[in-house]
Amino acid sequence: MQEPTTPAERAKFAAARRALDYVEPGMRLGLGTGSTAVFLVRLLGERMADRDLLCVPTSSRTAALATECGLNVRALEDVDALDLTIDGADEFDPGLTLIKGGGGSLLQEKIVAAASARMVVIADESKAVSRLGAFPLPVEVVRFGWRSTMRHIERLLATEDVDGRGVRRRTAGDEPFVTDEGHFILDLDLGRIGDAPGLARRLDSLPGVVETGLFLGLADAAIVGREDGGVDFVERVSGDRT
Ligand SMILES: O=C(CO)[C@H](O)[C@H](O)COP(=O)(O)O
Repeated sequence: MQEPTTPAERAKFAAARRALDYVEPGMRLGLGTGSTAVFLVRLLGERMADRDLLCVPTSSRTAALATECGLNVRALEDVDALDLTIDGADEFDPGLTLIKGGGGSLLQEKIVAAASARMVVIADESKAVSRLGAFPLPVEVVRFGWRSTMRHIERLLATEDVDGRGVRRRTAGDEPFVTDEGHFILDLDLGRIGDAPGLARRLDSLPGVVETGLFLGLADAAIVGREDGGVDFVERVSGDRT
């Protein structure tokens, strides 16, 4: 496997490598999406492909990579439940509420995490924040009437406890970004999110919204890679998985 070269890559690699300690033979494992998850999938392929793992990817990109790495890949529909999901994050706060979806796979990532007995986040130090919101919040919306959905979101944000209220449709080059499930993503420039559970609930209630990138009560622990190659751990202290 190509060795990490930049300090940020070293930190992501360190987190991914330590996550292997959580993987046991015979596990049914959810595989995340993003550059940190790429390190995880490659490491799993190199070191654990022979351990009878059953791997459920959270995106077409991760599925292709996991197959290339020799892992036993299955669709979530073909697996009753998962033991563990290991995935990256764009931000996480001390209570392990996450912002995810920077890579555009938040819908599958949330479904897979919710089907798992445990979710462990792997991330570099830059993802740890005291308050969520500096990273734009991704919201997956159906394509039909997306401008109308965007206006509903803008109206909702006018009364939310946030610092910014910009909403833009994500693009890939000159084209709109389209998710694996054929939806658009709207990125919300909020700056600060004062009430993550309330905002998630209110966004979820809008017609046209499929899912938000706010992950509440899903992550059990985070492995935070440092640039010196070490890791720190954050555990969720209380609260049931939702
Ligand atoms: O949510 C995600 C993809 O939808 C990723 O996990 C998130 O964007 C983190 O990515 P990276 O590991 O590249 O920093």
